Amino acid sequence: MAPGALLETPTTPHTRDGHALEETSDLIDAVNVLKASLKAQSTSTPPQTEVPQQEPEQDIYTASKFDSQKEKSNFRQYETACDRVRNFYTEQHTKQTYAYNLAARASFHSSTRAEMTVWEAMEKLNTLIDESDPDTSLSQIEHLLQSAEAIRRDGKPRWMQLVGLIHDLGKLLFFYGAEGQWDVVGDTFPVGCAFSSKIIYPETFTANPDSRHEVYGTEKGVYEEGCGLDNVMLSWGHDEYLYLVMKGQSRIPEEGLAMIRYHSFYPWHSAGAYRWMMDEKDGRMLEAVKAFNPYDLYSKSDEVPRVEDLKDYYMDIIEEFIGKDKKLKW
Ligand SMILES: O[C@H]1[C@H](O)[C@@H](O)[C@H](O)[C@@H](O)[C@H]1O
Ligand SMILES: [Fe+2]
Repeated sequence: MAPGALLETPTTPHTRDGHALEETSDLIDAVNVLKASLKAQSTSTPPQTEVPQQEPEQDIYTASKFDSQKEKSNFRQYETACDRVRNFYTEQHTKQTYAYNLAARASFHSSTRAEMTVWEAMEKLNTLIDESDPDTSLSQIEHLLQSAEAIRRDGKPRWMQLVGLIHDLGKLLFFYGAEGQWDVVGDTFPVGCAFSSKIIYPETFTANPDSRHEVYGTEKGVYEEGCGLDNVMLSWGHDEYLYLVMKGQSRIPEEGLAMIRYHSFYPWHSAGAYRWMMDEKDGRMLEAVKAFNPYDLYSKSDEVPRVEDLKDYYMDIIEEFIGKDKKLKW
């Protein structure tokens, strides 16, 4: 389905099937947050003057321009990546089982780990260096600002700039009882069905007991054709965690939530695997996730932004879609 133009306004729900229970609860959450924020707006001060953008506002699907001079083949070179990266994926692919994923979700829902503002979360995350990433050794706050700034430079909507700014904040999981980095960072993939050969280092799944399981080891496993990604369990990590945090506590539209939830699902959004799982909504979400991907990946070679210069600009956007100094439940 061709993507429609999407500017600042969150979209309304499209068709849903009877299975998409989670989607329904997402929509209820979104409506509640919207109501709360409309109430807040009626009593708050008028919006501040905006910093001028370089490009007139573009819809999210307009091709990225910031990366036009970059050599794309320099990124995601896993065959020549250092041992740190290969070792990371060997461990992740061995340990991300269906059983582990059920337990991780139960543990997530059993408590609130912290109450912090978005900016506090960015500062807390700053000490983590992602072992899975062959393309950057920068701190996370720098990577987040690089992504957001590239989106801003290309004139994309403010909510998408916010998604750039926060998309990896789920890596905070590392500080909240993760077993290592293997259940926090890296590309994601479905569990409960066969591991695709389009996942990086596919041979490392032979050590995962699910690859020999009588159900999880079959092509479709516990899923049905067209079941929809809302009904699929993706390997637990920072994408799913941040999605769960943001879906009820922000006014980010569903395309933005999908960018957060699926940005590491490279086997799907970039390699074309697992398309049989998709439903109608996923077709639209795929276009949004693809539109976001260059800003995450190719901004890694951009100049390192100065946090202090940008803080006021982004605090304003956080206020708009999340709330002023709002302590989120993490
Ligand atoms: O190594 C990276 C990193 O962990 C990113 O945060 C994730 O989104 C990518 O999928 C992955 O390749
Ligand atoms: Fe990420």
